[in-house]
Amino acid sequence: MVKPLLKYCGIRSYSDLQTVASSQADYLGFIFADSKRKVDSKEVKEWLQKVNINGKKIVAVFVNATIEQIETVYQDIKMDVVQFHGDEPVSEMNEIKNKLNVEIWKALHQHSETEEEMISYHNIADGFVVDSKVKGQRGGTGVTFDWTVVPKFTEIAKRYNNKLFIAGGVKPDNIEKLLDYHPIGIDLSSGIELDERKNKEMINELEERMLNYVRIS
Ligand SMILES: O=C(O)c1ccccc1NCC(=O)[C@H](O)[C@H](O)COP(=O)(O)O
Repeated sequence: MVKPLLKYCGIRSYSDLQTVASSQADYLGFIFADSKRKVDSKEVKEWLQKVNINGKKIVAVFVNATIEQIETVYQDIKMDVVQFHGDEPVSEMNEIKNKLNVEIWKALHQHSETEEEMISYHNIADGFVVDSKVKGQRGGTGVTFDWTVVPKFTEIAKRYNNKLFIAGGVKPDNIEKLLDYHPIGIDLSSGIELDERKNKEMINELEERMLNYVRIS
């Protein structure tokens, strides 16, 4: 099995950024939406000037932000990806895609019609983050969904050449169970946090389990 793409999301401090900089992550996510993990783009810009992130790509996560708000963040951080984690209209996603040189990822909260949603967004979105549906929360919930549906989502993503990240409650203890479903990508935030900070030991344990699994399968 090839190593899945890995995204560590919710980097909320300089120290978090130092912790994840030398990890196996391919993508680092910053939250520009209401959340305990919300960051300020000017601060992130300063952190990124001081820390070598070893070529990892930057994902900026928004929930129902305006085009102007996204552009303001882009002036500080030339992110590689804009992740739409709310109910943004397709017209806004298209406009951002055309104006900024970024990939567009659409977050979908997993439910019975997620496959249809993936198909309807496949042209505009370069990738999907399928996350758990938790009332009153958009993301970073630490809650898993039933991963037996992952192969169906993977088939659709491959059919349309979209990236696909499985999110929601992934942590060192359950990563092998998720890997049994051969995800294209994995996205996690709270599962590598201790006392609200990204934790090096948890990251090491997660990556060791993931790389061992990949080696033997
Ligand atoms: O992480 C947040 O606090 C958050 C808040 C609002 C919108 C999105 C948010 N996170 C987006 C992510 O991509 C997270 O990595 C994803 O929800 C998984 O989080 P977790 O269950 O904690 O691993």
